[in-house]
Amino acid sequence: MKVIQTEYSGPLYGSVHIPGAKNSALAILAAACLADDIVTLEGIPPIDDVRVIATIGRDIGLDLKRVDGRIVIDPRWIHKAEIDPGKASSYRASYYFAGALLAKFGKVTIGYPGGDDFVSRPIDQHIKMFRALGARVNLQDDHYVVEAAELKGAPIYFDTITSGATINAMLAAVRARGRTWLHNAAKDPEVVDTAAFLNRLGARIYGAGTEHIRIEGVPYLNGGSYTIIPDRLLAGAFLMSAGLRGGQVTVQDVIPEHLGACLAKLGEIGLEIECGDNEITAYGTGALRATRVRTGMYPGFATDLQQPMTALLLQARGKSIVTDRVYPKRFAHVPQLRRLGAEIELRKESAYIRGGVQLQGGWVHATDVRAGTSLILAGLTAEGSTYITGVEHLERGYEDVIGSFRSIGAKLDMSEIEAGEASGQWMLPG
Ligand SMILES: CC(=O)N[C@H]1[C@@H](OP(=O)(O)OP(=O)(O)OC[C@H]2O[C@@H](n3ccc(=O)[nH]c3=O)[C@H](O)[C@@H]2O)O[C@H](CO)[C@@H](O)[C@@H]1O
Ligand SMILES: C=C(OP(=O)(O)O)C(=O)O
Repeated sequence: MKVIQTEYSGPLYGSVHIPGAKNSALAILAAACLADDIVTLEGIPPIDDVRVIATIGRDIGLDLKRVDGRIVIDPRWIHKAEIDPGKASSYRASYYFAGALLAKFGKVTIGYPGGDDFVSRPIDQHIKMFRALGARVNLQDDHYVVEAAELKGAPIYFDTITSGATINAMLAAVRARGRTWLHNAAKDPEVVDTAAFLNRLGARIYGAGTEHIRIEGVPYLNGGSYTIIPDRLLAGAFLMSAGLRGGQVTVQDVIPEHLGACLAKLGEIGLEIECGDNEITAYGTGALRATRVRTGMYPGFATDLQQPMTALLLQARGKSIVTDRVYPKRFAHVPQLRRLGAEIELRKESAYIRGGVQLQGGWVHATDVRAGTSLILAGLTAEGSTYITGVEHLERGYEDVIGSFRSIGAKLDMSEIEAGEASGQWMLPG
């Protein structure tokens, strides 16, 4: 079993290259199934979720290989649209295979999406969207079946703003007959990226990045090359690390506009931010100010940055409140931070933080990707050693989390231990 060990680290200094965005990569790899020729993708990070997609690809005849850092995909030999339920449930974005394979195959059998556990992650808007386009959705115990002899464009209104269902609707509608409107669509950069990729292949998607997206169905899609956007969520977490002890961290190869809310909030609590064309530097200038953060769908403050922000606000003397309206139960990191001595109370959809308390090392468990980042940031400020288990969650989304943090001077390492070695630690008071 893997364990990350962190040690108290002083101010962090240095630059980190930001790889391609996990959430774009997962959408665009599935979207490539819609093409009728070879697709080459640049910037796809070598993370565990991508490795699962490669094994799904092998099962269905999607030829996918890494050549000189690029992913080359040949979708012409896909021979079935039945996705192994276990594989589909081992990550979140498997639902994109339903949207991407439906127009070509008329029937997709697939397991329910997995991914990070925030207690409730409904897919009702995906189902509503499929039905609006003329498909039947049949929900079984461990899988569901989406079926349509022909997909027909339609107006679709999302009852809530969802990036997943917006992307999935674009995938399903791009080869449907006629026009589809998506109203109350998500505006996330990953939505825009997926639309730009599909348009590169000859799709006709208009308005991505606004709340109304129009899709004119096309009968086929060409092959082509595309570079995905950098990971704004990784970038945000590294910028936050500059505030822990007053350092200076530059994230390179990013699109600063994608981080608007995060940068504004870091400025509010006392970091200085300098943006170049494709890099951002955060300067920790001393004491941090406590604040109030409310997550929202893009361009709001990202829910995926809520956990690292909570760890940073432990360093801001005074009371901070972090509210997650997107996933009101996304607080599994809080009991773990408490094990390190953090004073945080949970009430409804909010964490009430009393910052400025010195953390002490201990054993903690990462329950999901961003909870893991939060625990690393906290561990770097704790006295003594902190041991983080649940590393597999981090590896779903991070390529080289240890190397990247080390390159800015953080003291941390990863090792293998016997499972029994960790289990005794959970008997300690939480
Ligand atoms: C693989 C991927 O891209 N994951 C991201 C994606 O997840 P995911 O695509 O699952 O999240 P959504 O954008 O769909 O969810 C946004 C909100 O809509 C709600 N909702 C969603 C779908 C649905 O059918 N019904 C419904 O009510 C959700 O409960 C949530 O409150 O966006 C989340 C919100 O930015 C991020 O935290 C995840 O990192
Ligand atoms: C929630 C996340 O991932 P997923 O949607 O893949 O579970 C995340 O990346 O923070």
